[in-house]
Amino acid sequence: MKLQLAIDELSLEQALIQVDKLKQYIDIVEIGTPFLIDAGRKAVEQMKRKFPELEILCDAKIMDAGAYEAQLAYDAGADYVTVLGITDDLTIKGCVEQAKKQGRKVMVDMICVKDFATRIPALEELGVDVIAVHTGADQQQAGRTPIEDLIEMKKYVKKAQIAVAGGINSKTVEDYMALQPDIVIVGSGILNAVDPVHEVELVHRLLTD
Ligand SMILES: O=C(CO)[C@H](O)[C@H](O)COP(=O)(O)O
Repeated sequence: MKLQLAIDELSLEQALIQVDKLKQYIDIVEIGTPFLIDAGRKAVEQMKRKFPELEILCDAKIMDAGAYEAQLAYDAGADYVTVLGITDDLTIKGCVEQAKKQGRKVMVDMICVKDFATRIPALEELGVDVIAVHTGADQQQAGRTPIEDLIEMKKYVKKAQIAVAGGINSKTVEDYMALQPDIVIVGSGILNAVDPVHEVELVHRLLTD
């Protein structure tokens, strides 16, 4: 089970310092959507250059122009790019074809997708690598968590890897682990903790014990 650290609200300078402190406990660094808007593709480039041993995910949440936008992320050094599961099949196909050309991966963010039974087989047919259940920040404010969606998703995923995101921390991570996702994504739970190193250590220990 991989641990993906989602960075959403730090500056590039702060993010590079934090990843340096947390790197031994994480597998994937996510350049989160707000971070990408703030710092641009140089966040992906600098993260990859400074930490070549870590995988980098560019959370571009692509909605259109799949091949072109995926290429921008991969050219900057991203190992994964995200595309929205709710978008058109042609956009997802463009991302998958670009990933194959460059030897990289596509993660589908299922935020706001309602019909998993229909959408998941279609996404697998398109050849995506990872399908991620995601309860967004605004949905979290309304008290939602990704647990029910993860249970639902497990019924339909046959070959893609499964990721889960949305307000996970060391107190809740075991609930998700019981459902055996391939990637657990944690952002604010680690980076907003009083002691991020202690929190990431706890999450990592639970994931690897
Ligand atoms: O994609 C995101 C927001 O759109 C976040 O990166 C993801 O939800 C993980 O962050 P957190 O653990 O703080 O919910």
